[in-house]
Amino acid sequence: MSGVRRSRRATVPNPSGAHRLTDPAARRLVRAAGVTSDDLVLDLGAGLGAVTRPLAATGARVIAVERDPRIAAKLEARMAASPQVTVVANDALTVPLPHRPFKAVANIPFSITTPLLRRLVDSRLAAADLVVELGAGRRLVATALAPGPTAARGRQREVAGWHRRFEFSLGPVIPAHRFTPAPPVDAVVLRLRRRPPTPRGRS
Ligand SMILES: C[S@@+](CC[C@H](N)C(=O)[O-])C[C@H]1O[C@@H](n2cnc3c(N)ncnc32)[C@H](O)[C@@H]1O
Repeated sequence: MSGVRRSRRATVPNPSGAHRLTDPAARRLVRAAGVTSDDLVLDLGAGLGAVTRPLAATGARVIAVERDPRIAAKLEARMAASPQVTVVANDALTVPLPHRPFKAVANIPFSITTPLLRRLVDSRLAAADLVVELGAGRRLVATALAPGPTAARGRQREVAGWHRRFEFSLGPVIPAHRFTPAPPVDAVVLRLRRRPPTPRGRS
C-alpha cells in the first residue's frame, strides 16, 4: 500500500467500474419491491451493501453475492450484526442459486444484465427488481410485450420466452446522479413477476 496515494472516495477498489446506489435510492428500491420477513432475497453484485442494508432491515433472509473478495470481506464485516445476512464471495453468473423460491433485489453490474436474466428465469426466482441501464430495460420490456414480426429471431424469441414465464415491467427511472460515481446513462428498475402456472391441458 505504501507509496499509493488514494483519495477518501477511492479507499475501495473499483475494478469493475461499479456504480453504487445512493442510500435513499436503495431504500426506495427495496420498499417498492415489497420484501417481507418471510422472503429469501438475493442481492447480486452487492458491493458495500447499499441494497443489502435496507434488505436486512426488512427482516428477510438475505444472500449478498459479491465477486470481489476484498469488497465481500468488508461487506461481511459491515453486516456482522445482521445474522440473517450471508455474504457470498462469488460470481453472480455461477453461484449456486437457491432451491426454493426467492426474490432478487439488486443494483446489478449493467454488463451482466442479459446473462444474469438468463440464469434467473431458469431458476426458482419468484420476483426480481433489478436496476438496469434505462435503454436496456426499455428494450427488454418492449421486446417482451411486443416481440413483433421478427420474434422468431434468436434474442427476441428468447425474451418472448422469458415473458411467457414472467411478467416484465418497468419501475421508476433512477437518474444517473443517484449513483456514486454517476454512470453515463440513467437507469431503471426492471421488474419480473413469475406468472401463475398454466392450468394443465392449456398452453
Ligand atoms: C453496480 S455495483 C453495485 C454495488 C451495490 N449493489 C450498490 O448499489 O452500491 C456492482 C458490484 O458488483 C460486483 N460485481 C461485478 N461483477 C460481478 C459478478 N459477475 N458477480 C457478482 N458481483 C459482481 C462489483 O464488484 C461491484 O461491487
